[in-house]
Amino acid sequence: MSFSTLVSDIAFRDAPPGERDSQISHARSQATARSLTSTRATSVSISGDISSQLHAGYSHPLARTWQSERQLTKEMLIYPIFITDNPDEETPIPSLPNQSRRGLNRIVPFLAPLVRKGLRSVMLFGVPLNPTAKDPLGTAADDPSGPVIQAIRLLRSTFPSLYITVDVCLCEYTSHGHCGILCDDGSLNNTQSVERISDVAVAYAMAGAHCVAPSDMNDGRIRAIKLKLIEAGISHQVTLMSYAAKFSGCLYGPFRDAAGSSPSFGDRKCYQLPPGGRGLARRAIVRDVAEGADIIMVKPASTFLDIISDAKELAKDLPIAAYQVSGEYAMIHAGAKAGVFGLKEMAFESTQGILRAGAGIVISYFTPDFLDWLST
Ligand SMILES: NCc1[nH]cc(CCC(=O)O)c1CC(=O)O
Ligand SMILES: [Zn+2]
Ligand SMILES: [Zn+2]
Repeated sequence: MSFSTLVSDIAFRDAPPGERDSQISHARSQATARSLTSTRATSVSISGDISSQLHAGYSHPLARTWQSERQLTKEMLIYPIFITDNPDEETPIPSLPNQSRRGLNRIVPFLAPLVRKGLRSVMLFGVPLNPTAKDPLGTAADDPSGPVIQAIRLLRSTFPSLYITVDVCLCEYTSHGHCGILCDDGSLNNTQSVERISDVAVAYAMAGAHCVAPSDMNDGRIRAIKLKLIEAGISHQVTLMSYAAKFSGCLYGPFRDAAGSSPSFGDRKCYQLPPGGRGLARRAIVRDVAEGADIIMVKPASTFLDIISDAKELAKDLPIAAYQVSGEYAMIHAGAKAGVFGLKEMAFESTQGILRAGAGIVISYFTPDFLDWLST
């Protein structure tokens, strides 16, 4: 007698109504111990390969959750937000659905309900709208009265449980829109840029940031920031998250709309990694660990899952973060709007890939949605 002929409806009598259909569709391989013993199994011996019977591990919804090494939790999420120098402003960003730029007076009312729902961390991006705020050196980046330093102080005092991560870069503040200080030929002056970026990082840390995350990609910035944090006596209280493997490409468009940070000439290919450059990314990860990074980040996320897995292998004792960038977020929204998939289903499926690859921290514009979805 073959194994499948043992299957009878008896095996599914206990299933809740909603689960019966999916269980019955798997009936051919689902003969359970209960049906074997409670019906006609006594005289039957099973032959065949026991190791090929996999469905037992996932026929029940709870058993399916046990198959993932990591499940998304609220603690894993960092929410990127844009803060302008216009205190009362609240402007939706057309290319980034449901996201807005906000002034200082708008962020506490916006974040309060999210904190109540379990928001644990934000990543701040400063967006100076006042044109006089931009110059070749990005002077406004660490202006003590500028939006980022003001926001750090405000959020620290308003939300004691909120972990404040701050993106550190000059592109939002430079007149040319590049991520550092330039040489006469338009290339990045690495020495001057690292000097400036590390000063800005320390200013954010001194203002109360729990974590500084340099995204500029100048060589040697991690070491320079770590040394200055030590010098300032705050290295034991400030996490240094390196955008170690940040790739150039076409997925940052909506962010540049939001932050007004498109380069005024050229592009960022000379300082962001080429998308095919797996070896370069591996070298950057190893280097940044050696320079003192506390967290390694990979960005974008879903098109670089192999790099996330490389980071997990190369920096195995550090937390690995993945930035699901603006273009990935906008793409999922566009797909859902076009009826290709459900927004929630795709948001979870995409994040599951990121976690499976090895990340334990996800920086995502879906954070407010996930706080709702993870509560129900
Ligand atoms: N240094 C700027 C910066 N910091 C984070 C992002 C991208 C974030 C996103 O697309 O969501 C960018 C854009 C860029 O490098 O051009
Ligand atoms: Zn930049
Ligand atoms: Zn940046």
